[in-house]
Amino acid sequence: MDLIARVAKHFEDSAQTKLNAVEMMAAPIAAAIETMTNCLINGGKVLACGNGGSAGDAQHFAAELIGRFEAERQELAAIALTTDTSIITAVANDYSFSQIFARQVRGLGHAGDVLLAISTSGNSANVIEAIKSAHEHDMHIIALTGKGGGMIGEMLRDDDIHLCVPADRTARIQETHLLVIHCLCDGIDALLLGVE
Ligand SMILES: O=C(CO)[C@@H](O)[C@H](O)[C@H](O)[C@H](O)COP(=O)(O)O
Ligand SMILES: [Zn+2]
Repeated sequence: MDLIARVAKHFEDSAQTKLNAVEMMAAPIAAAIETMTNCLINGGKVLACGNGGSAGDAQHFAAELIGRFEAERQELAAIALTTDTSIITAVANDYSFSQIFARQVRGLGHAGDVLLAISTSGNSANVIEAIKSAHEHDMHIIALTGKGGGMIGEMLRDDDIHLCVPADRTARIQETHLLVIHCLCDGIDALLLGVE
């Protein structure tokens, strides 16, 4: 097996997936930056959730808002709903795994907060339940998906923002999600700090 060619193909496919996505995704990403920044300026917070690699993405995003991305600035309010193993095991054990994020959204979320819901398939039950809870609390939803958006794409409302990567392979979608997350962090900083 030619491992070098295999690795090179991953690099090429990843770059091509991102280039294919820019035209469709740039405008909704810009809208998501404005929604998140307005939420944070008004004292709101961003709750982020997802499974597996997307749980890592949720944590990555929260770390960059509470810590920093590239520029020095104040702390920004973001919580990953994927990190508290006591909450996750208790809710999964006592209720259902589908409720692990929804219950945290109901406990922590307020009107005007943002839910960053991450699912490459758009079909993870616990992310879907989190979106339902966020809708009940009049929160803004920013959904990061792929594969056409799945059930999440169908349940979003007109004022929600759908950032759907036009790709079908999970790895490629996740790689593009990370690029989107960095665009969100950069855009929030640019609006808050007035950078060109
Ligand atoms: O990172 C990967 C695959 O690259 C996996 O951990 C992946 O995130 C998991 O299978 C998730 O459960 C997939 O969930 P979703 O993206 O379809 O919502
Ligand atoms: Zn992965």
